[in-house]
Amino acid sequence: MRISHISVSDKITLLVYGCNFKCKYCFFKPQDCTKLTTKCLYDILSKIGRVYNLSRITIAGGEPTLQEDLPSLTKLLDGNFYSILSTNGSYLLEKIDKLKVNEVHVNLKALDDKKHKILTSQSNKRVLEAIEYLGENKGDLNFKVEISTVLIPGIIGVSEIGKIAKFIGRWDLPYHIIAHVPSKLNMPRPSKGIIEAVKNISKKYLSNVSTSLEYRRHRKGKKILIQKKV
Ligand SMILES: C[S@@+](CC[C@H](N)C(=O)[O-])C[C@H]1O[C@@H](n2cnc3c(N)ncnc32)[C@H](O)[C@@H]1O
Ligand code: SF4
Repeated sequence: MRISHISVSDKITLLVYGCNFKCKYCFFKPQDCTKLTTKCLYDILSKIGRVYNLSRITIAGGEPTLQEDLPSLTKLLDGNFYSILSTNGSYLLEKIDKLKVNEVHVNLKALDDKKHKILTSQSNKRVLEAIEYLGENKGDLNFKVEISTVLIPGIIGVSEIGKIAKFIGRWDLPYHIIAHVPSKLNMPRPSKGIIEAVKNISKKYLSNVSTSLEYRRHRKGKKILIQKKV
């Protein structure tokens, strides 16, 4: 597997190297790419888990579903860690039957494909297909699902998030609204008032809506760089 680094906070976050999107606002800053076998990576994660007394792991990046050996890593983690896959959704359907995770979080950047292309350089067609699959098979999945969107007032604001909530409202999937953290894109953090307004609009269509005000899904942690190359 191609790894950028590992971060430790209230959980372990594995940040894989490489992504097929080029999101204009992305705060991920990749380190050098290190290639590890899944067994070697699992041993490193287990050791970190023991040292920091942590058993939750988020697999993010970068885009984890681009890694061919993601399913075999999730099999090793299964039963030993509570694992969450954080994905842009574009290659999720190719891997979904082979994954052994506890939760899948799909981040939908925009419902409007023009906006999506401007923001990410790619169409959202495959992302929407993946969400549709998760919705249609909601009762039969052996992992929890969450859809999320980054709120960037003026770009992805009340109107776009309302449309996303209506779309995922067809299946009443849990929805998390992420407040934009200024990084590459020179746009401010949304105010508490805007976050609450967007939450209230989403609640018209969905029974389970949360925001970064209650919990930050991707928080900064202690960075651990991996030296070993195979
Ligand atoms: C860095 S991405 C990695 C996983 C996957 N590629 C994805 O997009 O979901 C993890 C999460 O961070 C979010 N994110 C990226 N840049 C952000 C920013 N500047 N502010 C807030 N959230 C951001 C993404 O939208 C995504 O939900
Ligand atoms: S898909 Fe995820 S990792 Fe890739 S550029 Fe977008 S936010 Fe960053």
